[in-house]
Amino acid sequence: MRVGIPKEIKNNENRVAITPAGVQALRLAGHEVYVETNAGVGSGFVDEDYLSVGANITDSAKEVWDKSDMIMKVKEPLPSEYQYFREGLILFTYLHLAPEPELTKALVDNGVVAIAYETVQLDNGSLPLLMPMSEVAGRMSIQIGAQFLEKPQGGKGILLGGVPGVHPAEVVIIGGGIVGTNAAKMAIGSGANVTIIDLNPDRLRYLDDIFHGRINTVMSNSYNIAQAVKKADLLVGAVLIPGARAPKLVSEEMVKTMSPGSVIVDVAIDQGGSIETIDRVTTHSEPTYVKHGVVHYAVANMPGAVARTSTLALTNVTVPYALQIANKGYEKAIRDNRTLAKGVNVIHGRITYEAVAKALNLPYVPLEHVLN
Ligand SMILES: NC(=O)C1=CN([C@@H]2O[C@H](COP(=O)(O)OP(=O)(O)OC[C@H]3O[C@@H](n4cnc5c(N)ncnc54)[C@H](O)[C@@H]3O)[C@@H](O)[C@H]2O)C=CC1
Ligand SMILES: CC(=O)C(=O)O
Repeated sequence: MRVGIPKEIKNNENRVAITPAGVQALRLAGHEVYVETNAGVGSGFVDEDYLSVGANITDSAKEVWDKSDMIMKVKEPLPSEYQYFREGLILFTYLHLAPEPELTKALVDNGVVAIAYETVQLDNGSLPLLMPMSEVAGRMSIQIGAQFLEKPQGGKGILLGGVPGVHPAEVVIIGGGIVGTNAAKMAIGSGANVTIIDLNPDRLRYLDDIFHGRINTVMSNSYNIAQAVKKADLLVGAVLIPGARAPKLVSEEMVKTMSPGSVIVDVAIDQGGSIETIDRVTTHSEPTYVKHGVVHYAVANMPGAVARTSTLALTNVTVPYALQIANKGYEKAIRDNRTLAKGVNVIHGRITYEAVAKALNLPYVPLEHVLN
């Protein structure tokens, strides 16, 4: 198979979908790899690194897309890339389609086989291709929050851990999954008071165990969320219902109760965001805006800022699946592996991921019906 790696074009997206080690693995399995020139530079990989393991370096994005049977990316294609879509092209990347009607339409209309990293799901419910980036974003959410709590950055001027004789900050995390757990680790390490809110009592039990009582665990309901939000200096949005639009758990009224200079980091923005006052996606170039006196941060590609770490972590998990697709072809690969099959969001002009179809109010067709 011919596998293409375009350079990412989203704002400050410095990750790349493959490392030289990944190219080598594909080449050893007999595949051709086309890498757009400078695609790896933001992650510390130069063209020569890819050439030395047998990649073809290509000058134009168009050539990479046109020559390849499968495109591997990091972020969802942007409108300027929709022109490259064609019948039967395999697209393996983060897609987050629930808040993206235009992208979904372009994939459906052009017959692209769109396999989304974020919905590849093991039988135990975990999301192996989302997990490493959630680890990164969860850890980053606290360092970003700490930075924007500083007075010159628009914050209220408090240190997360306080100092002896002065209260630490209140950090409230809604969603105790991978992002939430990693945020909690960092927040506890900084000395903050940490509250995690989740819907799943078993998850709360687990978090209480692993953090040895150093966090407050709270059941998710609007009463408890309102109480916690009011006292939060730093609020982290970290909920997920796989494939679906994020539920809006924090209302505008709740945000108004936060004290001026508090900070919200809505990591769940890639699924549409979980805070009502987050009405736009922000970028690494302009990461925040202020509403009701509260600093709002809603960058949908947070790991792009720590691209070296993120590229290595992401490709550790994506390349084994890419190899299955390349070795067997997409149809056999998804028939043989139901974990990978869960990643198929659009195929042969149909939406085959129910939560995506529901979020966009479009018809859903089970994958089995499309393949038979
Ligand atoms: N902005 C960015 O750059 C990045 C965003 N993300 C996003 O962060 C979000 C969280 O991802 P993960 O932690 O990996 O998901 P996860 O599935 O590990 O955790 C989600 C948690 O939310 C909880 N939850 C669901 N509904 C809830 C509710 N109503 N109230 C409270 N908790 C609820 C679930 O029980 C689960 O524990 C996703 O949208 C993911 O795509 C991840 C990486 C980077
Ligand atoms: C998961 C995701 O949206 C990201 O890593 O950018």
